[in-house]
Amino acid sequence: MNPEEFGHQLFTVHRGVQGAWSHHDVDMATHLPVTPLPKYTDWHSPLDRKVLSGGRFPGDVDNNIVSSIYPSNYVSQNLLVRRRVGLSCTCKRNSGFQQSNLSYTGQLHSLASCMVRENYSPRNVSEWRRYSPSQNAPETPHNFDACHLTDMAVNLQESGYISGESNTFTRLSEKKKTNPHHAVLGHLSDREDAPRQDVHSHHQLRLVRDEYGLPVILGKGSFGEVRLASYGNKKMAVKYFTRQYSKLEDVVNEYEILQHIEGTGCVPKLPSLIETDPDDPDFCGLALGMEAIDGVTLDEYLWKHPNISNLVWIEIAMQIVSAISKIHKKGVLINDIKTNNIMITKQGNKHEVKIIDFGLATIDHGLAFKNTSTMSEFMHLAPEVRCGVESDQRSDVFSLGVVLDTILAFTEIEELRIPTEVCVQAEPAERISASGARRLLQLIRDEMLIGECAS
Ligand SMILES: Nc1ncnc2c1ncn2[C@@H]1O[C@H](COP(=O)(O)OP(=O)(O)OP(=O)(O)O)[C@@H](O)[C@H]1O
Repeated sequence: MNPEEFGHQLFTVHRGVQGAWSHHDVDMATHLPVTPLPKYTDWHSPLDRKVLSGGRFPGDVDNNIVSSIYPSNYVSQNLLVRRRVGLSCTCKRNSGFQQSNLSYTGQLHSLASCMVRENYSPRNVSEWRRYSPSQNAPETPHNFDACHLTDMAVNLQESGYISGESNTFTRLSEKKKTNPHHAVLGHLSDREDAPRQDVHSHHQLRLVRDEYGLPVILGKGSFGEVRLASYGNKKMAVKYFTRQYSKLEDVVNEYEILQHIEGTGCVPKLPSLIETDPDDPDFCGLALGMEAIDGVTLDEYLWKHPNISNLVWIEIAMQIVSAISKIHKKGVLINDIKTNNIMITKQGNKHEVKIIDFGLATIDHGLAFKNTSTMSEFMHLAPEVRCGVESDQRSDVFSLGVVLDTILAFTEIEELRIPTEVCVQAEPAERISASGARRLLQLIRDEMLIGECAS
């Protein structure tokens, strides 16, 4: 069919020779024919679909490309049935309708057009992106992107190719040019210091599952659960935050702190933010990805290995203290040091300590708990913090002392008593600093080494 038969109301050719132009030279038509797509419905027969809107992109090589928006049922892994809006780009070929490898521009044009006609907001577009066939069909060259689509819609509107009163669209790329994920992250896009890198979609992740098909859980805490996942060929831990107790800002805060202290080498590497399903009833819309530590918490390690040599325990204690000292030097307060938030990994005979969980951590200021009535049970926190006083490095040192005290209780290594006592002084001013405690433990370690050599 000669594309010009569609007439000027359908598209405009900017450049190129008549009959030999590509879709890059064409702007979208004002009104595209709505196509009933009967076969399409058959093709997806298990789902109850009704085409809301369909459109063609006449400039592509194949004139029978059709985009459509339809309501759909989405059946998730756990068999929950949810209602979604879906998008399809199909192509009528000899054998009937089939999913097409449309050009990216083609998809954007037809989608943007449909979008404006249906008056959908960018939020809806991100829904399409998530559940569009392009997510499920690896052969489709590009995934949709809310930012691009919205801008495309604005372009089409501004240049008069799409009529309609739609004022739903704001040009998202003007806010944040660098990272399209800001379109989805909403509140982050308004922040000048918003993270520009490391924001991934959960579609890029593969959760590692056990033999029953359930996600492998690395651990659970009061704020959520940590699952094992793979990202490309990398294994990673993903911390999902309970919607009830966490805000997106909390997740971003933990991410930013982890990123700030990543270089100390004593925390999980490669922190990243992962957009999760915004409609998930359990977890909030962002998760925190990071290196999966191949080890166990100090708590577990103490139960399992109380009998490893004293020297190894002193080495472990020294590493813990040294990690806290390094983190303090970066201006960060952890505010939640406890045996469950310290992990031990073992490679051969060598132990390595990693501090995890920066959910309560702060940079360059302390943290004051407002509701102190229930704080008495948090025995790992300094007494003044439990009374509502703002935390500082000395309160972290108190918690560090509680950790050393726990190791002492399990292992009965008398050499740990003095470092413990100088940390858990009731009066903050009388507590040693983390770097002071590190030097003390170093001396103890050196003395033990000399003793071992002599014997
Ligand atoms: N990077 C990691 N690699 C492996 N396991 C991890 C990692 N991060 C956390 N875990 C596991 O998940 C558990 C819970 O994680 P985390 O302490 O961060 O959660 P939380 O909800 O903040 O806990 P809390 O109740 O202590 O505040 C940890 O105790 C640990 O067993």
